[in-house]
Amino acid sequence: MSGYLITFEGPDGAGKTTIINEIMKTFPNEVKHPVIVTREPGGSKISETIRDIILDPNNKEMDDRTEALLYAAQRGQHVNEVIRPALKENKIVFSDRYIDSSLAYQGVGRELGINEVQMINDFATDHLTPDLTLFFDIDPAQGLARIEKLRPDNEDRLEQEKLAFHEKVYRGYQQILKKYPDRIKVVDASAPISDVVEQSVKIIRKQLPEIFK
Ligand SMILES: Nc1ncnc2c1ncn2[C@@H]1O[C@H](COP(=O)(O)OP(=O)(O)OP(=O)(O)O)[C@@H](O)[C@H]1O
Ligand SMILES: Cc1cn([C@H]2C[C@H](O)[C@@H](COP(=O)(O)O)O2)c(=O)[nH]c1=O
Repeated sequence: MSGYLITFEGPDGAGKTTIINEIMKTFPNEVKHPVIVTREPGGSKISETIRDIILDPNNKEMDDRTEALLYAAQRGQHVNEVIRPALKENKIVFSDRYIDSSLAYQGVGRELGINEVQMINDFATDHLTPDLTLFFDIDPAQGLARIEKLRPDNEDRLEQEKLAFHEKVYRGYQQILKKYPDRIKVVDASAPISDVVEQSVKIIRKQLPEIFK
C-alpha cells in the first residue's frame, strides 16, 4: 500500500472537523498525493447507517459491548470500502476519528478494556494502523461547552454522557498516547483556530516530510 492514513482524535468539541476543513483549503496543493477526507463513525453508506443507530439518543438501552461491536463493524466496512482502496490509489486519507476513539471511549470510558477493544478492531480492520495520528488536546469540559454552544438542543447519545464519562475518555487518550508515542502527536486544541492549523501542518511536515512537494 502506498498512500498514507492520517487520523484526527480527541474529545468531543476539540475542533477536529473545523481544523480538517481549514487544512484542506491549502494542504492538497502542498503534497504529492491526492487527499481525501472521511470520518468515523461513518464514511460509507453502510457505516453511516450504523452511525445513526449508535448515536441515536433514543437508543438508551444499548449495551456497551453492542456499542463497541457496532463501532468496530462500521470501521471494518469503512476500511474495506473507502480507506484501503484510497491507500492503494496512493492517496492521503484524513480520517476524522478512527481506532483510538474506540480504545478511549469504549475501552476506557465504558471500561471494556483497551486490549479487548483493540482485538475486535484488529479483526474488523485486519490490523490497519494509521501512519500518523494528531491528538487534539483540550479539557473535556471546554470541548463539551463548544458543542453545547454550537447545537444546544441537538447532542447525540455519546455527547449526552455526563462530564465524568468524558473525563474518563480523556484519561483513556492519555494512556493511549503513552502506549504509541511515535505514532500519536499532541496538538494544543485550546489555541485559536489559525494556531491549531499551523501546529497540525507543522507536525505532519515533521513526521511525513516525504509526502510534501
Ligand atoms: N480552536 C478553536 N477555538 C475556538 N472554537 C473552536 C476551535 N476549534 C473549533 N471550534 C468550535 O468548536 C465547535 C466544535 O468544533 P468541531 O465540530 O470542529 O469539533 P469536533 O472535534 O469535530 O467535535 P466532535 O468530535 O464532537 O464531532 C465548533 O463550533 C467550532 O467552530
Ligand atoms: C469513532 C468513534 C466515535 N465515538 C464517539 C465520539 C463521539 O462522541 C461520537 C461521534 O463522533 P463525532 O466526532 O461527533 O462525529 O462517537 C466512539 O465512542 N467510539 C468510536 O470508535
